[in-house]
Amino acid sequence: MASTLHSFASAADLADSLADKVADTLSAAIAARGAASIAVSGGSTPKAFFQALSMRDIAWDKVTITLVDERFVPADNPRSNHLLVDANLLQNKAKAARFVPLYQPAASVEEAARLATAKSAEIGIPFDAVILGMGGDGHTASFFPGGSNLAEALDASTPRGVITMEAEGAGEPRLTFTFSSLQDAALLVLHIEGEGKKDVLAKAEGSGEEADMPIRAVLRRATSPVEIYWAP
Ligand SMILES: O=C1O[C@H](COP(=O)(O)O)[C@@H](O)[C@H](O)[C@H]1O
Repeated sequence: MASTLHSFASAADLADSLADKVADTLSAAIAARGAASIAVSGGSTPKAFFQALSMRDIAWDKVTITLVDERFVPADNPRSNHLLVDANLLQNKAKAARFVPLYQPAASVEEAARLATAKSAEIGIPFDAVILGMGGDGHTASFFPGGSNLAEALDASTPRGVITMEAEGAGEPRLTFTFSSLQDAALLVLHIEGEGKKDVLAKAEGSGEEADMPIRAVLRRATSPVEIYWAP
């Protein structure tokens, strides 16, 4: 499916424009079905966007928010994506939203993935909005090059749900929605910032193996168009 690049003069402009686009998408879903769902990324990039979105005037009590991926750490760990969402998105008007975490206090990351799959089974079929990020190594969600479950995660026939991922560049074991869970969102966004990420994107858009730069799976095979939001 095709991708479209939306370039902005500043990260603040991008955050505002993306918040407007997501708010419109969620409001349209609420008008049509009475509920809306969004899966967001962690990392350093989405903070300003989260803050802008949290102030948008939508029926947040009808919105379910989850993460595209998470570290196997509790929500009070500074590296938790849940903590980032708590501090920046589940604020202001968005405080009324329901949040479904991927981290579960289980004995193993595999058990946590099973629990997260069960708890998220009712949302996101498909998601109304999915906001992906991308690392400098070409990973997205927790689809890491060399990841322990990368082939399964990227296989379009792997069912919707959450699986585990371990990789050298990942730090802690990870929980991640599969490619099949994310690729058909009504609004599928890749949010990246900086010249370095633009170069990584250009490389990913070239030829090469998906396993070397897993973002290629999204750029090449997502059934929804990929809206790329970029600012310097
Ligand atoms: O590990 C992760 O990194 C990516 C990209 O993060 P960034 O700090 O370069 O913006 C992120 O999309 C993913 O959700 C996160 O778990």
